[in-house]
Amino acid sequence: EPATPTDFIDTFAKLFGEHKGERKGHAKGFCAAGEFSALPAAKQFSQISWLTGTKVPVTARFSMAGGNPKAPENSRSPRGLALQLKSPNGELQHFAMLSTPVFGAKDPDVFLGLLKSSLPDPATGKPDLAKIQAFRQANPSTLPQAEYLQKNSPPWSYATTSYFGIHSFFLTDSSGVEHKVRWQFVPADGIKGLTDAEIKAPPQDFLQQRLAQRLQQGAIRWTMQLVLGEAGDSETDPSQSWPAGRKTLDIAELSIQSQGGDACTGINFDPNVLSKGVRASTDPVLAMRSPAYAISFGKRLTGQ
Ligand code: HEM
Repeated sequence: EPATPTDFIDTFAKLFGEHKGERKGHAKGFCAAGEFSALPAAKQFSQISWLTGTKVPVTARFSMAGGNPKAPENSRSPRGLALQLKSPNGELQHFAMLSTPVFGAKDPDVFLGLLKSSLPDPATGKPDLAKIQAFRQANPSTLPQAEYLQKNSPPWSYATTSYFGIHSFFLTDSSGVEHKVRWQFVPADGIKGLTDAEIKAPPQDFLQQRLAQRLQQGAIRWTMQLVLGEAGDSETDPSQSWPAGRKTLDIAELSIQSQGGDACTGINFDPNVLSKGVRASTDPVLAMRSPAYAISFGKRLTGQ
């Protein structure tokens, strides 16, 4: 039986507990706002409304991966950044990205299998580490993200990490030619992780407070980079990174100016909301996200 969107929602509930009215993924997080502006290299993509040069308002949300609304912020899990850009012509563009360059499975079936292998063992009430290990060994596409999370300590702040789009997309340039790309947002504040002592410290909440403090010194900026794919770079497998050294364009700048409030609560950050000139690849994980987010959105808006 292939994995369905409902399977994910049901499995998240078993893994993280039922949290009525909350997002079933990335439950813990907060809204932010800012703007998005194109850099000179964006000229070659002048058909894309948010790359034409006018500043575009952004509604954002920073989050912890997983369905736990109280997720400890020293955990070795991905962080999320979701953005909604609203172009002057009314078009929307969504980004819903992670702080890891790759995803934890090559397709929805393997991702569901990984989640299921992590469910508590009925006998002990605890996850069976040997079972998870066996699943990972049998499904090597689950390894690269786990290795990345092991080698890179969790972000010290939401401002000190990159965020990666992970999936492949196609962008149409000004002459109508499509380019296979992946995108990433690189922080102007530099990369800074928690120290080992901070990782071992008791679970804490510090990410929203650190962001608020940092915003007192002014806007926080990221450079949006387009990584240009070459023949043979996977279009469909989000667990695989592209080879290092691919040509990269600094295409735009994201500036986050404020945080808090609830402007992001009514947004479903479905990553397949794309403006004209942007096309999704056939990555099956990307395709699965729309129906899963829609179920979560409907549930959380109705107190389920
Ligand atoms: C089959 C794979 C996946 C499933 C089933 C899934 C499921 C979900 C669900 C149910 C939500 C909550 C949506 C809502 O209530 O608004 C969510 C949020 C999110 N997901 Fe995924 N996800 C998947 C893959 C990914 C991938 C590959 C990425 C990054 C490239 C990602 C990044 C995010 C982010 C950043 C959010 C938070 C959005 C917000 O702040 O509202 N997810 N996910």
